[in-house]
Amino acid sequence: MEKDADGFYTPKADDTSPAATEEVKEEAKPAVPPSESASTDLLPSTFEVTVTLADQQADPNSPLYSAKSFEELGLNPDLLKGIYALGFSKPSKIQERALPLLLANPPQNMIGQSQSGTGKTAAFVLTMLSRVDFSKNKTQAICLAPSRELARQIMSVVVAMGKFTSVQTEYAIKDNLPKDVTRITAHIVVGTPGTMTDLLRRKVIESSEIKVFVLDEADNMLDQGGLGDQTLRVKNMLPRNPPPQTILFSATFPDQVRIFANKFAPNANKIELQKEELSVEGIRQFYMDCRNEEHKYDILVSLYQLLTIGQSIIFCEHRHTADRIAQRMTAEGHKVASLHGAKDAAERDSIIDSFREGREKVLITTNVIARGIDILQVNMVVNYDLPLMNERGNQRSNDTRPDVETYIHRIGRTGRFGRKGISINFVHDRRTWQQMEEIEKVLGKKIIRIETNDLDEMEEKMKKALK
Ligand SMILES: Nc1ncnc2c1ncn2[C@@H]1O[C@H](COP(=O)(O)OP(=O)(O)OP(=O)(O)O)[C@@H](O)[C@H]1O
Repeated sequence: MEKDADGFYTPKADDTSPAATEEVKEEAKPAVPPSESASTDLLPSTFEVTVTLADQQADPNSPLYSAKSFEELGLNPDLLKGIYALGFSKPSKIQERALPLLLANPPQNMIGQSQSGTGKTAAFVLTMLSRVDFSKNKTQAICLAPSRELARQIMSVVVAMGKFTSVQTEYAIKDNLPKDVTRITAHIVVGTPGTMTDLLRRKVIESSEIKVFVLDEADNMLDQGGLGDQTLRVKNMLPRNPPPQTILFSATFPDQVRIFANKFAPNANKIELQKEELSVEGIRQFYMDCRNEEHKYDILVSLYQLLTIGQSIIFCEHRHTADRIAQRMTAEGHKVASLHGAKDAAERDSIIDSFREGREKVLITTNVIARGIDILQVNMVVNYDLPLMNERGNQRSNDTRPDVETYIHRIGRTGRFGRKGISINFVHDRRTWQQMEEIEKVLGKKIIRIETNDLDEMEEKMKKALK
């Protein structure tokens, strides 16, 4: 798999063989040479045992497990070629379970849940590509995501998987189309709800032939008071008789959203996770006990070496915090970037692309990229500020409860598809302590303390967690 100029994955034309031997090295010997490890996204390691992706996919308890092959899932040969060109050899559990239901006729709605980084995108992208009639120049599938960064990433998967088809695609994201555009005929349109609403309302996208409607990060897209209203507006502009197949995917579906999701996608096939299954095994969760806000900054700076072993994402509550930290660190000679929703579209695209390509190693950001973003080299996530419910549009502004769903998504930016990753929470007072304890309780998983004053121990623990 290669990255194109935008830093997105593009299949190699001549590489259609399944990458059956792709390995996620847990404990391997000898160390993988850097060039090799870079090309396969493996973690270099010096330990004894090798745990391969194939092993994980053979373990029935793993979310990557599957008993079947892609051939058995009834996909068309052009799409199979696309899948193999991407280096996928076997489906993951969610792909194996969801695809036969998604592709069956008559089409049925789906509410699908699976842990972060387990391959939900391929499941809905393959459904969109399977249902499009390429001989018709009409929009037939639309997909909504909560951020332009995620919409662009999903599009890169549509293009890569559809490489051997004649699929035409278009974005519905801000500042991407000429203002006077009058007609979009692309088969598949991927975007954010505001721009999608605008294009449908102005009939730039003609909705009569739309037969698949996907919400990625569906719980976020249906969050009432947040994106939910706009998403509903889009739905109301889609055909009613018959309505499109509606597909909702996320790693999290809090109870109150699930009720709405059932109305939004009636009679859906459902794939659900139990609460104790939500966290990803490969992500080791730590915390650091900081003295105060300023100490958080000092600790972050002292972590810089570790943050740049692979790539890391630092999550802050506010845009201004992200900018301030980035400015200070830059002034002190560190190389970091900041990304948030107040930046303009072109700048956002160039920052995320640069991070994807590995030109930046540390990205300081807000919840804007908490969900969906898939960058395999990210092996560390720092919750500089813990996520709180009041960051969600629909919550009381003085609500200081932790936002456990956002926490799950944030830490899920690492540990993708069987890889190892680390998350570190900064706690600095009684309130943040209690918030972290609540996260621990909900996830049923211990978050381990790392001393802030012993850099060697810190490094040791972290390196061990990544092996
Ligand atoms: N069958 C497969 N074999 C190998 N790699 C796969 C397979 N399916 C998906 N992947 C890879 O796994 C990574 C994670 O997939 P994806 O982004 O779809 O996860 P997700 O479940 O949507 O996660 P999130 O909940 O964070 O959005 C991607 O890099 C993708 O290319």
